[in-house]
Amino acid sequence: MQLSLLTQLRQQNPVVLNISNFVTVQDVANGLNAIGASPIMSEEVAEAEALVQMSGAVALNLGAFTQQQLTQIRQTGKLANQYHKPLIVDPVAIGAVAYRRTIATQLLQDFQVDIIRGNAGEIAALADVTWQAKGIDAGAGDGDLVAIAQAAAQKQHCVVILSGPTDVITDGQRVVQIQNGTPLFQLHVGSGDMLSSIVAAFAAVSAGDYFTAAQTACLVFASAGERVAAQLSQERPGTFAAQLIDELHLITTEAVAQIARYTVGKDE
Ligand SMILES: Nc1ncnc2c1ncn2[C@@H]1O[C@H](COP(=O)(O)OP(=O)(O)OP(=O)(O)O)[C@@H](O)[C@H]1O
Ligand SMILES: Cc1ncsc1CCO
Ligand SMILES: [Mg+2]
Repeated sequence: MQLSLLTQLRQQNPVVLNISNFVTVQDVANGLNAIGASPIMSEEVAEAEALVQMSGAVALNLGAFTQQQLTQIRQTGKLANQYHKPLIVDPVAIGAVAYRRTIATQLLQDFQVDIIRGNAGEIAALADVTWQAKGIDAGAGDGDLVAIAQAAAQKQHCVVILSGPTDVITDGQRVVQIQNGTPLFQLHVGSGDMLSSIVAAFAAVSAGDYFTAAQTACLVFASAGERVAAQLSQERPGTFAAQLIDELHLITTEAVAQIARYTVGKDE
């Protein structure tokens, strides 16, 4: 864990290129902006090379792509590899939709991803573990989440974040588990998308240490949500979403350190 990455992120204000889904694009842009990164979104393959070159990291969200956009996604991923930019993929709903799973599998062969961030249903699909994913949600299953995340990381040769009540971060061998968060995240569609792009922002300032970038991003994000929830007397998804943006902007490394609950290793 390296909370100084949050300070570096705010000092460096890295450009993060996002291919977002149309549902949550504004949340992702504002989440990145609030925490201290500089978001740019694009749907045009003709500008992909210029945008990748100017970016500190690239986040590809597979939430609602069309056939046409696939060309842009594939090209942007390849360019990120070519220009050695950290590449993050969010494989939305690949556990629930066979078509998406097929496409994601192909894309992950077309370029080398550095970090994959998904919920249990999505990461189980990557690891070929049976799981009852439900739409964009994690769904239900009884597998060992740490083993599933490790299997996915080993298969894809990258860092994997399996997010949920506990976030599991692994490079295939090493494991960190973060217990911070709030169930209110599940009441705001796009919490996961926001996290994936914030992971990209941390990766941009991590000098290639993607395992540390991933865990620090997860801790900061989950802590921000937890601090907001602690101030709410009722479940208010709309208020939570607005205040989460505020808190991403205001949260300090000291505040995160004060409430951080995580374990290093496989046992919680
Ligand atoms: N029950 C929970 N308790 C605490 N934190 C949670 C809980 N569920 C999710 N989170 C947190 O929510 C954030 C988003 O992760 P989540 O797994 O919900 O993504 P997702 O399923 O892809 O979401 P979405 O599809 O809405 O984008 C993470 O920071 C995670 O730690
Ligand atoms: C609801 C929804 N549908 C496709 S993407 C998305 C946002 C969550 O990723
Ligand atoms: Mg998601």
